[in-house]
Amino acid sequence: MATRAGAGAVVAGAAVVALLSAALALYGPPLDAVLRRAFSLHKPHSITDMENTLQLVRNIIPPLTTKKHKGQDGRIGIVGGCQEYTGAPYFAAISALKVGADLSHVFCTREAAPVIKSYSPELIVHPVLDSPSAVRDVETWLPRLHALVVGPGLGRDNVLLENVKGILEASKARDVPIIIDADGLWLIAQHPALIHGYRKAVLTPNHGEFTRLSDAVLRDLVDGSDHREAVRRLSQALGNVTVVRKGERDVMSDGEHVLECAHEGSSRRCGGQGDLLSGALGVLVHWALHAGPKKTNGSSPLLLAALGACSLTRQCGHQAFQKHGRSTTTTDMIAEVGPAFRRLFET
Ligand SMILES: NC(=O)C1=CN([C@@H]2O[C@H](COP(=O)(O)OP(=O)(O)OC[C@H]3O[C@@H](n4cnc5c(N)ncnc54)[C@H](O)[C@@H]3O)[C@@H](O)[C@H]2O)[C@@H](O)CC1
Ligand SMILES: Nc1ncnc2c1ncn2[C@@H]1O[C@H](COP(=O)(O)OP(=O)(O)OP(=O)(O)O)[C@@H](O)[C@H]1O
Ligand SMILES: [Mg+2]
Repeated sequence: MATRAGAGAVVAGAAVVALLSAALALYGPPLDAVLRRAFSLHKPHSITDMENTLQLVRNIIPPLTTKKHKGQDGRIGIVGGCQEYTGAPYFAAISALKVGADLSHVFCTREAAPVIKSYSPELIVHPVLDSPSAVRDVETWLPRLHALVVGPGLGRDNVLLENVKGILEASKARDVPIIIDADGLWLIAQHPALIHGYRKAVLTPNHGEFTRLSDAVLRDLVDGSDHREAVRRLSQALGNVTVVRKGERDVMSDGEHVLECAHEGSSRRCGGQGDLLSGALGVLVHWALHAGPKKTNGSSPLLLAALGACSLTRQCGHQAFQKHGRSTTTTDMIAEVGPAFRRLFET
């Protein structure tokens, strides 16, 4: 028993050190005393200061107690799922639950619904997205949702995209936090005004999506090799919505501050990992906003949530790869969400 506990501590310690060794950088105008000291531009970061930042992520995680009712720790909605793509919304929705949300809803097309339901009895699936009353149908649920993830497996059908426009407007009017990924970003590249200036939005582009968005909203060319500056500029051009550029390093910015996550992940690039990230982010954004400025020490809740979701996704990839190697798929990563979360945030 003692040996197992000791081994656990070593593993946990190693995980913390790995996370602290991750290239975490935050620059821009001062956020608060701790972060000002920790991440001023060009200064080397001490382990202690990084630990302080990591602690801010840990601070937003709600305690598990017997005093809560179902739903309090998160009711997350995923908008996506069509004829071609049923896996993506499933990955996002199940990841939200595995991270700690209480309820996960999927708003998808009529024909995608039975498929998604058949993957999991744990998801609540609404076959409304291609209905003429789609906006009203989703709007009915908005007061009961803490965050909306828009885009995984949405596809690019014009009828669906028109409905999503209405859903975005309705969500903004209700101040619902919105994470936009995948084909949701396709829509934003065509209509950036849909999200411009909405401070409760996080965009999670992969390489291709980032290029498309930058081409759509930036007039001047940005040095492609300077990812930090490119992400900061895109965020600014979109009115300071938070942007998370996924890649070998995940770079995130709210137009002022820039954070970077190079936590060890895996070299498998199978589809669906971004969906895991977007679902996890839906929960963490809710937790971060709910935690309030005291817990986040005045720093951007959306950036802290993004850092948490990126670290967690990469840790899942790392653990899954250790077990499955080249055959690792997103399903294997989702099986690691619980242990990865414990190692990163509960040790
Ligand atoms: N099982 C599923 O149902 C899955 C569905 N997916 C959905 O598929 C749809 C299209 O998503 P895509 O991500 O393919 O978007 P795109 O259709 O915009 O394709 C992006 C393209 O960029 C390429 N690319 C990606 N990273 C790159 C890099 N670092 N350098 C150069 N090229 C790169 C990809 O190979 C792909 O061809 C979305 O709705 C998405 O949610 C994906 O989420 C994967 C899993
Ligand atoms: N080259 C890389 N090295 C390590 N991790 C990476 C690399 N590229 C992406 N990742 C990680 O994989 C996760 C998903 O990013 P990715 O770029 O694959 O998203 P995506 O293309 O949207 O995925 P999806 O297939 O779900 O649509 C992120 O957490 C990111 O950190
Ligand atoms: Mg994607």
